[in-house]
Amino acid sequence: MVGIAIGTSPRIRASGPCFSARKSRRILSSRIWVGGIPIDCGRKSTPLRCTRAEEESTGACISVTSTDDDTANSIKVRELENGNLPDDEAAKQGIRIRRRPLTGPPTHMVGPFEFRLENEGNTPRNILEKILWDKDIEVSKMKERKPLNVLKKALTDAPPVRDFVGALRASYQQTGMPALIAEVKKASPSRGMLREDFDPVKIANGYEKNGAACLSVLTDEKYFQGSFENLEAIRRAGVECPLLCKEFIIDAWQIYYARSKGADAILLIAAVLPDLDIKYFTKICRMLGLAALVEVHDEREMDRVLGIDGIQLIGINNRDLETFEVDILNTKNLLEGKRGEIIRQKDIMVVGESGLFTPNDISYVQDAGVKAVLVGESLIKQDDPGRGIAGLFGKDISLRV
Ligand SMILES: O=C(O)c1ccccc1NCC(=O)[C@H](O)[C@H](O)COP(=O)(O)O
Repeated sequence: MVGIAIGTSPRIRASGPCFSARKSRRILSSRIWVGGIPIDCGRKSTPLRCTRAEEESTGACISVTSTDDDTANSIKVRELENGNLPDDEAAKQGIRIRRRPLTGPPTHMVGPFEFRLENEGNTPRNILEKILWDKDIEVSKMKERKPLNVLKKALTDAPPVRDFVGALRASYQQTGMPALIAEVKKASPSRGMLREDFDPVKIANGYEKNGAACLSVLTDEKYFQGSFENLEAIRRAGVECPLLCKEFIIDAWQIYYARSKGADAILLIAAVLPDLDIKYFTKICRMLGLAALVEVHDEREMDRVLGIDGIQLIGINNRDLETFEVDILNTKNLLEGKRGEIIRQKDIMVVGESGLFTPNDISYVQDAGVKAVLVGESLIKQDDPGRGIAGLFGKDISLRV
């Protein structure tokens, strides 16, 4: 179902790319962007005739969400009825990352020619923005190939969900050390290739055998050389650890897709998602029985997430995803004082993420208050990543014989 909210705000923006031009040449595309939301509205290379585009001129505020989850959808619609556009909401919450180019896709194909009108609006400001703009296009294509109603049917064949948070809590209780989410990570934008000789199932088995409570599997292909096939293969191989689908989630459809591939948890990045999306996506997770790891990097994001009801798992990323700077002090800073108190009161489990290399690093974040850690690079680069776990923790944390 498609939900359309029509309010009364005169602030609708029609920012293209109904046409984009170089040297006054007119180029037509099939999408119009309303308040940062693309609305498909015409055939390629045909002058745009779009009912919704016409509605724009009336000053109506239009927002479109494509899900058939009526309850969650109605929340989203209701909250946008105050006349605020989604982009305005994001800006108010301090979100700098733009989910897609202001003026539509940065390039336009016309026959054999690619046209590009460069300006501040259609050039990503940093790698995270670039990843998201590419993801937006990728997800649109995937949704066309497998619409939500088809995907939902596939869920009946998905393996049962495993208790991600439960596995972390159990491991922490049994070992007295932060529970480990070990990451199956071949490459990354900040470090390039991490491991040429990459067998995801072998690595996953090694992590499980050596005490990982859960696994994180990168599924982004372009920037991390991951894949949903890896996630599926690990699950099919009989690995028992619950699996986090490490993906850039910007659309509810991706949550259903992750579940259909065997995910038990997904990642939601607060630097990218406004509160409304976090609420909506966590609601879908609850419906599907998935855990949501909500990732923050600074005080503002932490405060936003602490203000949302029902969050069970917060990840503090020590890596700034815009600059790639890594500083494990970040975990300590965000857990000090009032924030730490609220986290304890709400019994939220905190995961320390990124830049953890030594037993001292693990003790440091544990003393700061984390009960779980998410580790990629320092393990994956070892000759035997599974056996690297004992080195990282300074002792064998394996619970399984
Ligand atoms: O790792 C990156 O370069 C990166 C770049 C842009 C967005 C996300 C990125 N990484 C995701 C993560 O946060 C890490 O994979 C995860 O926390 C493990 O970090 P590490 O142990 O430092 O590999």
